[in-house]
Amino acid sequence: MRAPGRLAAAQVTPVVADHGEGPVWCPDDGRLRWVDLLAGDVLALDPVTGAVTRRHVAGVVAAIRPRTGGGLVAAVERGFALLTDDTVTLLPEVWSDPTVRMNDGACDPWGRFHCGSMAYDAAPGRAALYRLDPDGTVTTVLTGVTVSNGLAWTPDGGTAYYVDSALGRVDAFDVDRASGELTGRRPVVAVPPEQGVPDGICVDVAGGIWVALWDGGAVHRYTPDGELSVVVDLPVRRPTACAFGGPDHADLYVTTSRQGSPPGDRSPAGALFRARPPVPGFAAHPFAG
Ligand SMILES: O=C1O[C@@H](CO)[C@H](O)[C@H]1O
Repeated sequence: MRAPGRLAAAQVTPVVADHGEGPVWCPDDGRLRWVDLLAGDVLALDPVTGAVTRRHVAGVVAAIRPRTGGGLVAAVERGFALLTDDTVTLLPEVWSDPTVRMNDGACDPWGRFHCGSMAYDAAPGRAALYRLDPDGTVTTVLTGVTVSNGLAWTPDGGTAYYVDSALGRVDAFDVDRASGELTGRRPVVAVPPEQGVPDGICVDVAGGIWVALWDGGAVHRYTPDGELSVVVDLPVRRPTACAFGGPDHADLYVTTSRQGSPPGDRSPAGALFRARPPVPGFAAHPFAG
């Protein structure tokens, strides 16, 4: 096995989030957006000026994606919301148990927003993966999940990668292009515990799988065969998610968390970072509703 290539990620914002998550490039206005999850805020970076803006959306906002008609779809604490530039429309709650919240999510190539949950104490098996269809229908896709996390589709849409962080791996599903159904779950990447916990993920144009490693201080790129090919080093312990951005989708943005940082911590945990990988990505699929 060849030694992996190594990249360093550069800090591109001050420490602006307690728990940064869910980065996504928004081509409509050329901003990289992400969330400060437990603050319920959506952050936006203008990469040209470096300016960061903040918008409060709800008590918790866990994931966002652009909508094809403009605005954003969001996963809030126990369900979904539709955002325009100045309105927030909460959809009916998917569950009522206050000990469980939404976590990471992404849209499939057909515009369906998938987002999973986790118990606030990460208790095993109490979470699920949901799908919000453009018509507002919510479907439970997986149950018995612990920390529903990264989700991404291959460039041809035929395979979906999924992370339940508690399993310490990245799984693959076959995708039925007509219905979007996910079947044939199998592990494709195993992350040794000493390297961290798999968190958010994204895929590049060559089908490489980029995995943010919570407590690992790095993002790893794996080939579709599960071989480690690139390591992106971060100066903080808890990266949470990664996404390609920029007009050419050639920058890899990495969100980070201050959760677990000691009082008075002066590290840049909670800032947004960026690296320039050898392989570019592609636009995140928007929500068709
Ligand atoms: O994405 C996430 O991962 C966990 C830590 O494993 C964190 O609380 C959640 O937002």
